Amino acid sequence: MPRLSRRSFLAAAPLVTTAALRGQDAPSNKITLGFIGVGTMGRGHLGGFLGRREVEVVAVCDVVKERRDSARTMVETRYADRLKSGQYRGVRAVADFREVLATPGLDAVVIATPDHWHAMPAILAARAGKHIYCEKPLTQNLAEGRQLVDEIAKAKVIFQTGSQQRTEFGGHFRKAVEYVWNGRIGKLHTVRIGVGEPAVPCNLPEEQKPEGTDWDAWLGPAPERPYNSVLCPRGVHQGFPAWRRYQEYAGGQLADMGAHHFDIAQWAMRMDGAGPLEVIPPENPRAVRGLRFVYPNGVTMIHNEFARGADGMEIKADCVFEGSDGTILVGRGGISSRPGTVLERPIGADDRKVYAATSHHGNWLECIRAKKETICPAEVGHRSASICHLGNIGYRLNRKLTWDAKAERFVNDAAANRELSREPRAKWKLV
Ligand SMILES: NC(=O)C1=CN([C@@H]2O[C@H](COP(=O)(O)OP(=O)(O)OC[C@H]3O[C@@H](n4cnc5c(N)ncnc54)[C@H](OP(=O)(O)O)[C@@H]3O)[C@@H](O)[C@H]2O)C=CC1
Ligand SMILES: O=C1CO[C@H](CO)[C@@H](O)[C@@H]1O
Repeated sequence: MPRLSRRSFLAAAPLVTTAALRGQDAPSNKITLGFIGVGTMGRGHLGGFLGRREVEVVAVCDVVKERRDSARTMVETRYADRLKSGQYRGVRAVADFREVLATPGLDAVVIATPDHWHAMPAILAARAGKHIYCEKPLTQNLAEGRQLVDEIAKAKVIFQTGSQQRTEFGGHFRKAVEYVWNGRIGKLHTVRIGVGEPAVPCNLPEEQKPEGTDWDAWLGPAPERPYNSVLCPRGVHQGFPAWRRYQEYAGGQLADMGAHHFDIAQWAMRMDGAGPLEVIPPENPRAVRGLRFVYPNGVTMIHNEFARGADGMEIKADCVFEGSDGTILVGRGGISSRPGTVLERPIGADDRKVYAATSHHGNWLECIRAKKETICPAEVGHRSASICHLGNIGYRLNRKLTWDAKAERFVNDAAANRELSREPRAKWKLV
């Protein structure tokens, strides 16, 4: 499969606009953004980008009318002065993301649809030459992830995966990675990841579909089924909808938070762009924890099963790194170690450092302007999502699997390889 080297990628990446280089704040020089999916996370992104002077939001899109309208109001309220003065020409609020991509002068898109609707808009955006910020886990299945990565490389657009544990959350995860990289826990042998269960088939009953919701468009590439408000809540909702639990749309908690925590694990193991050799499910076929990924460097990563301390308590965190000389526990709330002395000595000038970026949105915008690769480009986002897909397949098939991370195929296992992709519904096969 075609892959660009880092050097050729940087040399070939297109400029966002020539105007963008002439001063970030002048109205004509802003990076223009379209938002695809303005549910809970999309609205969060919208609020964040509206607060940045170097961007201008020109389009919002959702399949639910109330959300489109609410997002349009957010934009118009924020840009009220500029609207009045004629500096801003207004925001398009549309139901079909292809209309966002067709917006004249659009530079980039933010995709925050449910997971089954990430790949196609991202691929079409890349083909249209738009830079992309796309939510995690990057895809609903592994094959569409590879297609997405190859399309991004071909289009040479700047891509950021929504894996903001690499930049934000107080820098705890960055610190953990640097400590592991610099041998502070000796030789790493085990990683334990504290995330919930794999995905299950959707069994929700039919409910009355609300006016103004395009349910068929919400389903998109996923199999046809009747409306249910757990999947697509009515109106402008708060909180994170539970489409996440169901394998038709997402990868369960294993993928929802796993996309974040496995991402940090692969980073710490220096396995960005790679993957495990073996996927070994737990012996109990009904177990929903304890699956193991065995890496070529001998490290074993274990899903949601933890060692116990002398006090009998689990030594538990979002990510636990166990080495020959100590253990680092890291989560969104902080970082700690056993023994405590592991973290006493700060990372020094001569130690190996992670990519320098402390704002996820900011890093993407900066990279668009500078033609640089982001902290979490498509290949990395895809490989982190792949761990989630492999874990779900392991639990579903319930037998040991051998994985060829280069070819992205299971070895001598046609049944397992069939799990790597799915055929989208014909009318929504857009790429
Ligand atoms: N990085 C992070 O920390 C976080 C990331 N996320 C990620 O963000 C993404 C969105 O999650 P969340 O906001 O909770 O989900 P929501 O269901 O709240 O939002 C998704 C929105 O996309 C809309 N949508 C669905 N299909 C389309 C389409 N074809 N075109 C345009 N809009 C569409 C949905 O419409 P409808 O109203 O019909 O559902 C909904 O409004 C997920 O991938 C999730 O994993 C979420 C939270 C935090
Ligand atoms: O970071 C996150 C916070 O929780 C959400 C709901 O589980 C996730 O989707 C998200 O990625």
